[in-house]
Amino acid sequence: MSLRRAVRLVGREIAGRYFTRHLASAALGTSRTRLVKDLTPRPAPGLPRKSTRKLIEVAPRDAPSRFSRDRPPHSSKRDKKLPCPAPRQAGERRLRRTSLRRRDGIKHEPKAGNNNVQVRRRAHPASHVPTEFDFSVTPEALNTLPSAFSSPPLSSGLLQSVHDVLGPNARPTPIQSLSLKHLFVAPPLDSYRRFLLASETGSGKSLAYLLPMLHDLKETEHLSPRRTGPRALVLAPTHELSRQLASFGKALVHHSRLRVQTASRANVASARVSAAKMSNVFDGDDAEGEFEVRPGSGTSHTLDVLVGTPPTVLRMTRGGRWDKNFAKSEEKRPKRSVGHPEVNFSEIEWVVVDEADVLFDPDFIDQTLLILSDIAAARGKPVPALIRDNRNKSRAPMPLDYPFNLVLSSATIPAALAAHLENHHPTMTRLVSPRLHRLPAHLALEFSPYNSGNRNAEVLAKLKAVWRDNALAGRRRARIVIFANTRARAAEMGAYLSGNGVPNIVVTGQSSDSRQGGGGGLRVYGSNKHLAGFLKPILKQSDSLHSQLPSAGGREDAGGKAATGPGETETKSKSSSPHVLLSTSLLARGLDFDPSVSHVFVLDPPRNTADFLHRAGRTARAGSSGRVIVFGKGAGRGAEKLREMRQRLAALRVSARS
Ligand SMILES: Nc1ncnc2c1ncn2[C@@H]1O[C@H](COP(=O)(O)OP(=O)(O)OP(=O)(O)O)[C@@H](O)[C@H]1O
Repeated sequence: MSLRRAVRLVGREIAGRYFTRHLASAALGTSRTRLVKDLTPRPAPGLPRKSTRKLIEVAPRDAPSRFSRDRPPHSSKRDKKLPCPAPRQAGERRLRRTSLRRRDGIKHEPKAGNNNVQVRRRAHPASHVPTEFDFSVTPEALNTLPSAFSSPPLSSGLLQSVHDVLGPNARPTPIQSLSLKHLFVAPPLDSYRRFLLASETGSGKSLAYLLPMLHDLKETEHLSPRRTGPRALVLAPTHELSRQLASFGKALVHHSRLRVQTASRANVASARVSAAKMSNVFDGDDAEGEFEVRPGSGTSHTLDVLVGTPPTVLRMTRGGRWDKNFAKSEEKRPKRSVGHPEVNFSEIEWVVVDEADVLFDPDFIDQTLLILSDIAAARGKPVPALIRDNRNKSRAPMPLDYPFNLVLSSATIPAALAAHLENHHPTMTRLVSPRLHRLPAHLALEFSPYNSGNRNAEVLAKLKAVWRDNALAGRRRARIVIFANTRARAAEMGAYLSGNGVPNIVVTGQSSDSRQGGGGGLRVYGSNKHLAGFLKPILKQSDSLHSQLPSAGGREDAGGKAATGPGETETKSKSSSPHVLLSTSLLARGLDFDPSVSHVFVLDPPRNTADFLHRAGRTARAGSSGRVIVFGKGAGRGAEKLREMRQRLAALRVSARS
């Protein structure tokens, strides 16, 4: 072989590998998501260097990472000395903060024709707390982290609901302790809460943001007796998650008489709802019922909390086909005449962005920023939506001072989200759990290389092995969630399992594809019934009372709820429903799966670590145990993917960071 030919061959090989590893993955959108290692904010423009240190609090690492019912989370090693600076003088900080706010010169002007927008001077019971920036973790500060759900700070109604839902002995998880400490503190006049809640999957972030929000809404309810729209908005990336969050919220307001509702359809011709159904929905009989906006119905004013995906919320606020005319720049705002705005956002006081890393990623960020900007405008204090900056990737630092409380929640903080916060929310406080970017403590990780050409058969064999082990151990049959990288792969695997006598449900973004698994799992709108058996049911008060009765063979789960124990008979319909659910990343986000989902199969090495953390996190939730099995090519070309993934995932298993 001539030297020239040899060089050409080597060159081709290198180029080929480069293409396979980098270009192909970039083309398919599989490039790695870089997760940040440190959430400490950099000094922000306009704020002195030292002040940013106060914008982060990490729960002490001796806080138990598992859910504890009997032991207070921070009972041990309280006097451990941590190398943290002493807090600064409280009065000094508060003064500076207040003067900064005044210097910006922006006033809250009520919008013309809207008498309900007003700047309130609230007398909050906790307003004597010295400062909102006192977040340094000193030994003294450890003692200040609440170790129980108590009233105060919770209202008695909310406390009762927490006990109904989690059991009487539930103790706050680290992220909830941080929330109890910080989010219940009223901010100074004319300023708002800005928080990032960052903690691993299944660690109770939903409760960490719902409790302070619901508490505040209840406390200030009397200030707006005649409302024209919801007072809080929770954004989530999928309808399934929105519905589950709304159901959870409803359970929490059982004693507080607030109205929480989800919206998955709005301003569409078929979204008609009868008065009877609407009253059912509002009265909570139909926990999954959707709030469907009928043009001209004018019903949104009865809501307190609206939960929805960004596209739905935009349809509600901007009208049906708002996006048809959507211009890509701020100057050319869409004409509102394309539909009828159905929801008035002028009274929104709280916005929660759940799964913030998704809602601030390139697919969603324009919509998310548009909603935040619309709310700010409706409240009489316009804030730019930054659409153009975002498209051009010229993200000049520019603080976005929204006139409402803003809470972001996520189990993974990619560098892009961290950069967005640095640039646009320099004063946002990061509350971080010690196990952020780690796998749940009780999650076992297994790698299963494909050894033959028949991958489906190998997955089926593994599945049967899991159930065989269950039977030998006298346990009930595990529910298994299988994640594929593509819709086609999920459908193909589902069809194979059906053909081999394993009923299953395939749920992908394309609802028309969803029946392909043969299990009848259609992604239905308006209900999470297609996921029945897989999602954790929310216990109502009557259920939880029942659960406290002694039951033979039953056991209590970590939250104090009764869970079906070994040998206990499930209801006929439940046991006969499929035990296998196949999906893509669609269902990997935020959904609270039942503890019976003890296994997650990942059919191909995940595209990035963040994706893996979310998929794996559908099991081993709330301190329960689970196992994730990652499949991948065992030998030959492409086998290095699994090896690489193995090394990367090993890092996620190390114990909580020091
Ligand atoms: N203090 C607690 N004690 C016991 N169980 C709890 C507690 N807080 C929350 N849970 C339960 O833990 C489960 C997981 O909570 P949640 O869905 O809020 O987690 P998450 O952190 O939002 O997870 P993800 O990142 O996957 O969205 C829920 O079933 C919830 O009821």
